[in-house]
Amino acid sequence: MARLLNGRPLVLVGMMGAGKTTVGRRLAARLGRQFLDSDEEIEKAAQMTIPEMFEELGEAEFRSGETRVIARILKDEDIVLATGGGAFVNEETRALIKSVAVSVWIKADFELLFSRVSRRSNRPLLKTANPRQTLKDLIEVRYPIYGQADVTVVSRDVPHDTVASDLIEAVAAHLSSQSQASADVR
Ligand SMILES: Nc1ncnc2c1ncn2[C@@H]1O[C@H](COP(=O)(O)OP(=O)(O)O)[C@@H](O)[C@H]1O
Ligand SMILES: O=C(O)C1=C[C@@H](OP(=O)(O)O)[C@@H](O)[C@H](O)C1
Ligand SMILES: [Mg+2]
Repeated sequence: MARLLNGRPLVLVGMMGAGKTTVGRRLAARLGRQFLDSDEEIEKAAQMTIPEMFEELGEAEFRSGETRVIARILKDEDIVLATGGGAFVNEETRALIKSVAVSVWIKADFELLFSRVSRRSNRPLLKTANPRQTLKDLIEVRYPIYGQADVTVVSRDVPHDTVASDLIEAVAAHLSSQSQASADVR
């Protein structure tokens, strides 16, 4: 796997609650890579929490910070990056991720996502009159975009470590089929 990745960052994308942060941390430990979370890096850079950023600066300012932070992080090799759910939706960020990294969509269905995100109130996009409908609307817009990731892994309701194993298996299969295809044309 390390040879096939050849230093390229592994970038996790997908909806809030999919498990990008928790699975990403496990995955990095198992691959012996550094783990970074774009939300954490934005919070460090801005010296405020994400809900505070949305409240005080607005979503547009958060998004431009997110694009800058991800561009900086992706200068590093051998990392696992968990993005925030909106990052890959941004065309510029998506193009950058696609050009330098191997991207993985952690796909989860609505009920699983909603059960996870409704436990905490740290996702400002869901502070609406009808968070279920808001999450459904976001899924509808974003799923086709997440589908542009190199690899899709369906998150089941199993422990983080099992999702990390599924992910390693799916990425390894993708990379070896790619390297086989490039050997065939040589
Ligand atoms: N495989 C899993 N099994 C049980 N709980 C999970 C799993 N993956 C994530 N969670 C829980 O769901 C919530 C959201 O996970 P998180 O990693 O923050 O998602 P994301 O970064 O994609 O928004 C957290 O409370 C986390 O502990
Ligand atoms: O989906 C989104 O647009 C967002 C997802 C959050 O990250 P997680 O996906 O890690 O929850 C965070 O970046 C912010 O609240 C916006
Ligand atoms: Mg996260």
